Amino acid sequence: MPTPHISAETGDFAPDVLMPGDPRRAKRIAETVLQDARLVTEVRGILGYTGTFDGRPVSVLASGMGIPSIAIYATELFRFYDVQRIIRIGTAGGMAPHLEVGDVVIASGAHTDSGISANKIPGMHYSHVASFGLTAAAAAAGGIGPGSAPASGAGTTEKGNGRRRRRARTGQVYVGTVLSSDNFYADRPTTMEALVKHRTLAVEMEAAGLYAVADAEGREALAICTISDLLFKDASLSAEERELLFDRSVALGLAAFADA
Ligand SMILES: O=P(O)(O)O[C@H]1O[C@H](CO)[C@@H](O)[C@H]1O
Ligand SMILES: O=c1cc[nH]c(=O)[nH]1
Repeated sequence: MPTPHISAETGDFAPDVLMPGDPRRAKRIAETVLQDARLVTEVRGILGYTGTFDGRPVSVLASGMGIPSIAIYATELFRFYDVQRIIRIGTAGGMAPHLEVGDVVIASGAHTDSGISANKIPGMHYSHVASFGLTAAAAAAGGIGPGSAPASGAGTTEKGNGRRRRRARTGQVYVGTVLSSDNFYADRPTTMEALVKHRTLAVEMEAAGLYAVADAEGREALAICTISDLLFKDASLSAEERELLFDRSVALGLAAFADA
């Protein structure tokens, strides 16, 4: 039964869905990670596939950018396709000083400047919190257990193409809060500094909306983000590094689906 934004039929989606922002990443995950993946929707170029991983059915559907977009796709998957769990596989800008490009942030909670969910219950400041089971399983797959301290450390730098470029370490995994912002180009250093002081790790644009939709629909969600750039330092990843490290987040998401 197609919806306004998804052309798949009932039963076309698996109960577990990986959700990158970029439709090309959805295609890449389907082609390089899933087995026997078939295209199930492509309305507006938002590609969705269903296949298997280690014998378990898994789907992948892009979310587009921003909370309004991910809220549409997450609501339709949960409400009309009986999807049970969505893990956003995204990128984020590193805010905390110990983060390096290539690190992975498992977003246990999300602050937001978006009005879409913060005021959903009158008089309340809504808490945007990930599924505990998925968070714990992803953290365990990333080597984080009770009592283990988050590792910190500097990446190395090298001269590349006349530019100073920060090389990714192997990629540390952290669990903590992110900012889900409505405004990619907002210039507000004081706000960002205050968020860092309150232990916010990174900024992206969807996790809070996904968590609010999962709560409303009685389902589970998590966001796992690869740090693609640093807000307060000059740093970048090569295209190959970006894909490789992105694959790591996909692996953590698939492990969380299997183990939670
Ligand atoms: O790489 P994705 O998953 O799209 O995530 C990040 O990149 C986009 C902004 O460039 C926003 O969607 C942000 O959340
Ligand atoms: O700085 C960044 C990087 C990725 N995504 C964001 O929203 N911001």
